[in-house]
Amino acid sequence: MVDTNSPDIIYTKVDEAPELASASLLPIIQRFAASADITVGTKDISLAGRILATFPENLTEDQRISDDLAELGNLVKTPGANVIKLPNISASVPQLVAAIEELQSQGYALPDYPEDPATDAEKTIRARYDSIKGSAVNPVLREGNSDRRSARAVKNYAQKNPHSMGKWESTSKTKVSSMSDGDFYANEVSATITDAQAGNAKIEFVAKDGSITVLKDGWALEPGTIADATFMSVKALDAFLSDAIQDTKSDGTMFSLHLKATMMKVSDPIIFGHAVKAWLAPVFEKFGAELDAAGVNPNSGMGDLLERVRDNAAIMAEIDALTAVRPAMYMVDSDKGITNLHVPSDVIIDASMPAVIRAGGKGWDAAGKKGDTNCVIPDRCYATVYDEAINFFKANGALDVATAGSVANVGLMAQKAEEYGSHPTTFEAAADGVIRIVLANGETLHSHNVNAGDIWRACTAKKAPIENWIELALDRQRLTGSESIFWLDANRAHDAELIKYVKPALQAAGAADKFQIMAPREATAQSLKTITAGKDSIAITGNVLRDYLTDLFPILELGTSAKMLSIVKLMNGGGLFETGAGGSAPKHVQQLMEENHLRWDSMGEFCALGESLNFLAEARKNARARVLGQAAEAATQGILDNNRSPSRKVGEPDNRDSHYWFARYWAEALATQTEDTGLAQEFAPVAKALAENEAKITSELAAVQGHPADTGGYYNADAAKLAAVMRPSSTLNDIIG
Ligand SMILES: NC(=O)C1=CN([C@@H]2O[C@H](COP(=O)(O)OP(=O)(O)OC[C@H]3O[C@@H](n4cnc5c(N)ncnc54)[C@H](OP(=O)(O)O)[C@@H]3O)[C@@H](O)[C@H]2O)C=CC1
Ligand SMILES: O=C(O)CCC(=O)C(=O)O
Ligand SMILES: [Mg+2]
Repeated sequence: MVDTNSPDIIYTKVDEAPELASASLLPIIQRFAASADITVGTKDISLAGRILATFPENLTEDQRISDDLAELGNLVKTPGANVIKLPNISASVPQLVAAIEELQSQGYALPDYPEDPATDAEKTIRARYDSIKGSAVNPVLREGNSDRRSARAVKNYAQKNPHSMGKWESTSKTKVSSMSDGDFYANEVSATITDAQAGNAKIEFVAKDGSITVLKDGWALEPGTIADATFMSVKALDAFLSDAIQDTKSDGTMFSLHLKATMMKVSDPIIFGHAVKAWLAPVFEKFGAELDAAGVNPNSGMGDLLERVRDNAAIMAEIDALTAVRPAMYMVDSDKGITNLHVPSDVIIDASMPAVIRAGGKGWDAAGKKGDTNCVIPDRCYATVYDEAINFFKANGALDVATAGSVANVGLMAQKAEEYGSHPTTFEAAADGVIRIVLANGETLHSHNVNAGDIWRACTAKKAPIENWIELALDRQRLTGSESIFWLDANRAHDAELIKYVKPALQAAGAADKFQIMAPREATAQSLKTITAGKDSIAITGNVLRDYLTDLFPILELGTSAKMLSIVKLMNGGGLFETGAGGSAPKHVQQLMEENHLRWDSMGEFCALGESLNFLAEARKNARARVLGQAAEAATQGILDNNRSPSRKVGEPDNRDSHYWFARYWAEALATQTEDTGLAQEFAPVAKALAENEAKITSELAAVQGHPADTGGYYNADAAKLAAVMRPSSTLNDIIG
């Protein structure tokens, strides 16, 4: 059913660079859509918005905002959903704390984030804040599986205008290091829930004395759900990390840790904390009590630790002495002294590993010097992808962007499939004992002996999403005829259960010969071989590889994942159009604030807009949406053909210029189409005015660059200030109206 009061299209309000871009682009979209009687509304899923919506009782009447994420979560389950979803912050604790502080300074009486909740009231506040932490938006909105690929025009453009690629030497010492035992990969068990086993399960901790603590109750497991459990032994992890640091030292490379602390929000910050402790082991041994007293939590990173101990000369001296003998450290920002271990949200494996690989296996050390790096990825479930890619490029040299084919992705993610660690079924064992899943019928499904501190996680993938994912793979294979590979490891418990779904479904569709099933390492080698030969491949993967591969391949093939088409066909009939496959690019905000240049590329938004309008045309038989959508596609092509994407450097055209060009090409396409004369007549003068005022508009846009910009807030910008920064051309604004 279509809710006639709801806007035709929802455009999400997010954070950081994409939100800055929206301040310029959205008014253009709304103006063009209005001419076709199409409404484009917004819903606030920003970190600041989600914080405010969580604590209404702390706010004044007019400070309160609606819980837009919850509303959107309901909308995406309806056939009428048509949502353009921009990337939002998945906050680490330091980011969450910074956002709370900013909002407090703006007059919102929010409670502090309780670092060490003692009272019940504090525990409640902490739990409410923790629900906002990490990847808290995507799993709610993704009521469908994902279809991510580069649009043909975008791929053609990249081949004709290859981006720079680092050179790969066969002698490169860059490598991936992973645990050999005791990791999630080693300990995984998995089963598919039968009718007799379905119902509300429990996760329990059984202590050595037999006492039972219920970690999670009422965990609904439906028949056909694949449910797994596994754990990482922290004893094995600590030994591995300590060896990896020594090994890096003997190799003479840089130490770098690659995790996904935002999506795997429970497990990975803990692993990150172990790495901080391993790196600073002698400091923790000597000054454990002082560090405790200073409130140091290694999971928050070295940045927070240094902040807390900077006035303690003895500790600082110990850290300095240690740094002198440690191997070089891979830096996030050498100029600013931001190390790999500073903040858990700074090194996000899906973006960080492709960056190393694209650079020819290079990272940057504290002195800003390029060098080979030991890429430490403790768990082996997916580390093999990067290991194999590195081996491949060492043997074959860097990918030739001008001739390489493309790897598209069909990703299983609907209904929180494979949401490892980003859901309330991941636990740090409080003591030695057993963690087990007890089913509704009393049967124990999985059980692990754990030691204190071990990281135990359970996760599910439901039947309907799995079947839908296989259907989507069949569709994409049929439409493209491309090589199609299910990236599943028959030796891994979870994947083995998935294979039990995949094989019969392919047989039933008469398509078994069109698909291969390969473990991630073999699939990586095969796909790289295929694209090196100029052909295309479809990677059909679970949720984590969906995330990793849709940065890895686009960053190699297109130079960025920002230009990806990212379609989520919602299972109940609606459409969710994600913009690009990358993140909210904090670096870009910094550049805007310092020199008023925004290098964010809105190609992802342009592609998503075209798809969303075309979907509206189909779903609601809206002819004008089709005209608008086709014209938006022509405008996107215009941006590519004429090189109108933003430049990275101040003083050159930026994001705002690209929006001017998008509006102009869009208006021109509308003015010259013949399907809808009303729209053609309306846009002819707009197109003319935009063309005639080109010099004036571009000089008005150029004039503001080179000075600091003030948007009134990092997490919660002031709308008027933001509009002033992002819409500085009064000539353009007048034409847009
Ligand atoms: N769908 C979502 O909601 C997603 C959210 N995130 C969140 O985003 C935040 C930052 O994540 P991070 O991993 O650093 O990833 P980002 O994608 O934000 O940053 C990595 C780099 O990618 C490039 N980049 C990304 N998007 C664009 C764009 N549109 N135009 C030009 N360049 C772009 C930039 O590189 P350069 O400037 O060097 O070219 C950028 O510095 C985190 O909070 C993370 O959780 C991350 C991924 C997806
Ligand atoms: O939800 C997140 O935190 C990140 C999602 C992401 O990186 C992706 O979907 O590609
Ligand atoms: Mg990603």
